[in-house]
Amino acid sequence: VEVPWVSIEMLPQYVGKKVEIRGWLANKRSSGKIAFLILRDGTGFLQATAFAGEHFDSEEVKNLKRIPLESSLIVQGRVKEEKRAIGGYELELEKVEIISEAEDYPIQKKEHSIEFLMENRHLWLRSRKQNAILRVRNQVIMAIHHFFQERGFTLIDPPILTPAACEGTTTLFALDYFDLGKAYLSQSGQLYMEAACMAFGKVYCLAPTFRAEKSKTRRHLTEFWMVEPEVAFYNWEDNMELQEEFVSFVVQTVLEKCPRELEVLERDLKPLERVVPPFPRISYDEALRILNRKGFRIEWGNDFGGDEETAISEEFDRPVFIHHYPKKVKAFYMQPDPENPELVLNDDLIAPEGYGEIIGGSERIHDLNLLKERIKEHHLPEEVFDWYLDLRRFGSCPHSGFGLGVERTVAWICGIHHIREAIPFPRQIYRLYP
Ligand SMILES: NC(=O)C[C@H]([NH3+])C(=O)NS(=O)(=O)OC[C@H]1O[C@@H](n2cnc3c(N)ncnc32)[C@H](O)[C@@H]1O
Ligand SMILES: [Mg+2]
Repeated sequence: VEVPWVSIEMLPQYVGKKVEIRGWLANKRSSGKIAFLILRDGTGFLQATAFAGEHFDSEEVKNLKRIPLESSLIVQGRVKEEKRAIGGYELELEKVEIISEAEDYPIQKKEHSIEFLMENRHLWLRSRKQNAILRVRNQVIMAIHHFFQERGFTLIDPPILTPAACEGTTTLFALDYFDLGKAYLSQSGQLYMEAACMAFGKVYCLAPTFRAEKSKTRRHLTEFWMVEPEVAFYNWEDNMELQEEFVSFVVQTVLEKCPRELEVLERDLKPLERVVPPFPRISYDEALRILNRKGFRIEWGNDFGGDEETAISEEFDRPVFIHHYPKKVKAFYMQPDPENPELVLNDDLIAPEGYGEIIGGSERIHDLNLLKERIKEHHLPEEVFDWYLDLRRFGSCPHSGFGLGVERTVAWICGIHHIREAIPFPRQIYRLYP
């Protein structure tokens, strides 16, 4: 009789039945005559036991204990519930086939230095916690697509090789581009989403973006993923409503789909359960008042750093919008406040628990001459923005959008300290390997 090859996460459906598992030896222990093998197959971890008797003699059980960690195996056995075992199930082994015996696996001890683990990121991915984080990332990305597809947004893929800056010229990665001079790795797909929203109404992209960040902080990567929706005829308030609905959907979806992963991460779920609309909204000026009351001394017109964002977020029990920043600390494309042109109609969304800014968004300048003026003020080369100015020559309209950083969002939802664990192969100022 064919023994079904099943995944570890599907075992609850096979209690009492004989199944085949294909995976790797993640850990092992023995007590007396019993070999306890901890298997993993990418979907979960499983305790498999072998003892001398019907299926193995005592020499074979001894040999099972000698299998090197991370050897690849195909095993068969009968599934039983075992509350004390990892994952709550156990496989009573009947057959073990070694596919490839591993060399001495480098990640053995419980505590390795982060530098060592990052050098071995291609192997560290296999560990239980890293598996849990990236399975949460998977669900975040699926939730992003589900949310926007359900609401009639069209996925438009932006170019990665671009002719100009979007978010300032100090964090550009430049490369030589044939006879055309310099190309820049995309800092943001936004400008292309603005073109697309004039063609499709409401669009989004989910793509890698690049910032030559010299700062080595727990919130910055040099390559990160961003989801960037853009909606024609939306103003800055419509934009914030879309953001709070979107972020709430993503968080609630992860709570529903990833209970096991969040348990592995020992995540306190209460702060995430409070992530439902509406989110509090404060202006930059109100944020300054909070900071001054908490002992920070920040001059009006300065931007907020991580410490300030954390201090502000501690006043609220869910993500908080800060809107109407001073024009001088924000990007060239942001629509000025009609009541006070020193301010712009933007928002940053600050996540709770010290995770800081996860979204930057704004209403965009839709007037051709004003945008030309801003491009000049920011000393940007007008000729490479001519296509972008065309969007104001042909059927311009108020439009708004935002960018959510995937890694910062995953780090916040998982409750992990550094975003380098929220992306499979992190890139930072001193890391380009593996
Ligand atoms: N379509 C738009 O309106 C997006 C806009 N052009 C933009 O790029 N805004 S942002 O620079 O605040 O970046 C947006 C988010 O992108 C994330 N971000 C921004 N920079 C980083 C770095 N270096 N590492 C990781 N994550 C980063 C962070 O969550 C920010 O809130
Ligand atoms: Mg920002």
